[in-house]
Amino acid sequence: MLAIKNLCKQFDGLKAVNNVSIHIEKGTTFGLVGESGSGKSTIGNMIIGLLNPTSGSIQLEGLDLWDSKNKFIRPSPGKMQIVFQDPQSSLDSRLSIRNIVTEPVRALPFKQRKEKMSKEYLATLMRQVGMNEDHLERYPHEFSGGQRQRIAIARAIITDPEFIILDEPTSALDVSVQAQILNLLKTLQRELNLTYLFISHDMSVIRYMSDRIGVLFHGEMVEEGETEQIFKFPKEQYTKTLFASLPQLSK
Ligand SMILES: Nc1ncnc2c1ncn2[C@@H]1O[C@H](COP(=O)(O)OP(=O)(O)OP(=O)(O)O)[C@@H](O)[C@H]1O
Repeated sequence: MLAIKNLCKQFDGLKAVNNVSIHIEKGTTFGLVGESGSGKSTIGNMIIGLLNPTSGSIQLEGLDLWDSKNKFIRPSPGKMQIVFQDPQSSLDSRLSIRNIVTEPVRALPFKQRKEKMSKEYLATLMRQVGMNEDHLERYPHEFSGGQRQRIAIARAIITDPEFIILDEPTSALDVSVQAQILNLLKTLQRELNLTYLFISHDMSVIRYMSDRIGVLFHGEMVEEGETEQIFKFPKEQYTKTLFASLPQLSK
């Protein structure tokens, strides 16, 4: 689904992302973990077209997202979506939930747009994320952080995406609410055959969510592989250090 090869991003003298390669199979979750400043968001931003790579390639289903002139080639409308960390600031407080959730639909062809705006479709969509139809007429400030993240997820899945970047989607939430959102994301992945790139600095969240993980350190992928393999037998000293700084995990 997503293939990143030898990706680099340099800011002046700083190698924020250095020769990173990632392969994500359809229907799976790849967890990208690393401390603050390790380059996680920079990679996410190059995938969604906000930052151009210094070198390397990113392919979505075999198609390059950056052309030879380093221009971003937008994938077909809605195919790729992103959910950000902070549902407080990522939802426009002046817009009703209906307007927020249906905003990405504007990019879709007319027939799909009509279907997605229908009462029946929106009621089903809201239920799918654990909300209900009545919530559509309300505004973001009327909801809790967890509910706002459910709304952000509804906005992400309304276009029938195949690939979603989840950029610290639960980091701003209480632990009990975190678990609910993580389980919702897992259920949706199963039901909709979604592929996730899950960005987090939280090792226990990454372990719970990911089939494979990559550990970033100063822009470099120091370790990459099947999640349980890395958790049980970390090879790199840096990965061991990350684990050592964690409270004891139970899984
Ligand atoms: N637009 C920019 N201009 C200059 N330097 C940048 C820019 N964006 C990021 N950086 C630098 O690149 C490095 C990687 O940053 P990035 O935000 O990707 O890390 P991160 O792992 O996502 O961190 P966090 O978990 O705090 O979001 C950092 O040293 C950061 O200061």
